[in-house]
Amino acid sequence: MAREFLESFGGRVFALPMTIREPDQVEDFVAKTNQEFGAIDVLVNNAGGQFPQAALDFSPKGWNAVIDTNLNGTWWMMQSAARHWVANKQSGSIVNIVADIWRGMPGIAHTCAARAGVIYLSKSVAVEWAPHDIRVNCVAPGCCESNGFGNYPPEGSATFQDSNPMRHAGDEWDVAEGVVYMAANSGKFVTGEVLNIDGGQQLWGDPWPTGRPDYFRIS
Ligand SMILES: CCC/C=C/C(=O)SCCNC(=O)CCNC(=O)[C@H](O)C(C)(C)COP(=O)([O-])OP(=O)([O-])OC[C@H]1O[C@@H](n2cnc3c(N)ncnc32)[C@H](O)[C@@H]1OP(=O)([O-])[O-]
Ligand SMILES: NC(=O)C1=CN([C@@H]2O[C@H](COP(=O)(O)OP(=O)(O)OC[C@H]3O[C@@H](n4cnc5c(N)ncnc54)[C@H](OP(=O)(O)O)[C@@H]3O)[C@@H](O)[C@H]2O)C=CC1
Repeated sequence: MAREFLESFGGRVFALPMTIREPDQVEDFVAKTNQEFGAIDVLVNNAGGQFPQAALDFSPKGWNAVIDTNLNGTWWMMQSAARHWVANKQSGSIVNIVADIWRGMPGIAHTCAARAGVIYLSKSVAVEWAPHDIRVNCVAPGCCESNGFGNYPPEGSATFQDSNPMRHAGDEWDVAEGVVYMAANSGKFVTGEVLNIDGGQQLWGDPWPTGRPDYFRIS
C-alpha cells in the first residue's frame, strides 16, 4: 500500500519486507537499497511504536520489544547507513522520528526511555560523523493523527486532542514537512538538533495514552 501511494507521485520505489530489529536484515536492506539507487541520500527512521500500559505492569518481554524497536532498531539503521556513506566517501543526512518526551510520557514510559536514548545518540554521532559530512537530526511529533491512533483505547486517544495549547492533534503532513526541512538542503547548517512539531505540547497539554487516571482529573 505504501509502495503504491509513493509510486503515485511518479518516483521509483524499492520496497523490501524486513524488521529493523534484526541487524542482518538491516544490513541486507541498506546494501540492496544502495545497489538499487547507487547511493542513499537520506535516511528517515520512521519505524517505531509502543503499547499503552502502566509502567508497573511492564513485563520483560514487553519492555524489550519496545526498546528493541525504537532504540536498537533505529541504531542499526543509522550505523549501517553511515558505514556505507563513509566507505563510499558519500555525504548523508539522517532524520530520526522520536517523540515529545520533554515532560515524560506517562502511560508509555518505555518508549519515552527509548526515544530519549535516540535523541542523545543522535547528538553524539552528529559530532562524531560531522567530519564525514553526515548530518544527524531528530523530529519530535506531538500527537499527530495517523493509523497509529488505533492502537490506543478510545479513552486514551481522546486525550490526544487535548495534548497541547492548540487543543487539537496535528497530522501526518505536519511531520512530513518538518522531515523534509531537516533532511534536504534547507537543513544544511543544522545537525544534532530536535525539531518539535507538537502544537506546543512541551509547554502545556495532558496526553494520557492509557486514559487519564482519576487522580489526575481536576474538577
Ligand atoms: C502521546 C502518544 C502519541 C503517540 C502516538 C504514536 O506513537 S502512534 C504510532 C502507533 N503505532 C504503534 O504504536 C505500533 C504498535 N506496535 C508495535 O510497534 C509493536 O507491536 C510493539 C513494539 C509494541 C511490540 O512488538 P511485537 O509486536 O513484535 O511484539 P514482541 O513479540 O516482540 O513482544 C510482544 C510483547 O509486547 C507486549 N505487548 C505488546 N502489545 C501489548 C499490549 N497492547 N498490551 C500489553 N502488552 C503488550 C507483551 O509483553 C507481548 O508479549 P506476549 O504477552 O504477547 O507474550
Ligand atoms: N502519530 C503520533 O502521534 C506519533 C508518532 N510517533 C512516531 O512516528 C512514527 C510513525 O508513526 P505513525 O505513522 O503514527 O504510526 P504507524 O503505526 O502507522 O507507523 C509505524 C510504522 O513503523 C513500522 N514498524 C514498526 N515496527 C517495525 C519494525 N520492527 N521493523 C520495520 N518497521 C516497523 C510499521 O510497519 P508495519 O505497518 O509493517 O508494522 C509502520 O509502518 C513511529 O515511530 C511513531 O511511534 C511519535 C510521536 C507521536
